[in-house]
Amino acid sequence: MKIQLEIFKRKSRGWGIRSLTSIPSGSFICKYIRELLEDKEAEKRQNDEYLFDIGHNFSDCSLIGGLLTLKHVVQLNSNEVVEDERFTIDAAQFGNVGRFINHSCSPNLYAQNVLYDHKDKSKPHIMLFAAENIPLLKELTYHYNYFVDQVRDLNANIKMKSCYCGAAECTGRMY
Ligand SMILES: C[S@@+](CC[C@H](N)C(=O)[O-])C[C@H]1O[C@@H](n2cnc3c(N)ncnc32)[C@H](O)[C@@H]1O
Repeated sequence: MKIQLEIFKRKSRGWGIRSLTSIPSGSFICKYIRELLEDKEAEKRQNDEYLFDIGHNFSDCSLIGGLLTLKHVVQLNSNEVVEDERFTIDAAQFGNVGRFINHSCSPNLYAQNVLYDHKDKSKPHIMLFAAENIPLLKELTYHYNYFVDQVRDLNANIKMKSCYCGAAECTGRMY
């Protein structure tokens, strides 16, 4: 990490991250790290606030331009059958600064799967990069890629969460 970041708090969405310098488009911001879980294990977690579903985007070129291709959310649907091994990162207990980056409907960062120290495509590193030139002290955000009315609890009830990102494009719901 090369960019000096600051953690700050807003009433509407809790802790967030901003930069103490301006950030050129394409700059590496930080990794989203911590506990690596199989999806089945992640679905049992009570606290889904810090889950990042790695997904299956191995050869998805749309990642660079597509902020919507990486799923942040784990769909807590007990009826869903997951055939293959998928992984989720849980930063609820431990993590780095990445765990404090909030969601926005008009984000200025994007998440990218990166392989550099092993070749296992099911366990890439998740790295966040600037999607545009970002002025100093502007909050850093990425799109969590939740789908409205598609996030469910263990009883298959639809979960809802309001979005307070404040963007003109805001849909009002994170999920
Ligand atoms: C990965 S954490 C981000 C850091 C968090 N704000 C904190 O205080 O620790 C994700 C949680 O932050 C809150 N959050 C993030 N973006 C939000 C938004 N646009 N509107 C409302 N809440 C948001 C939600 O509670 C969400 O589950």
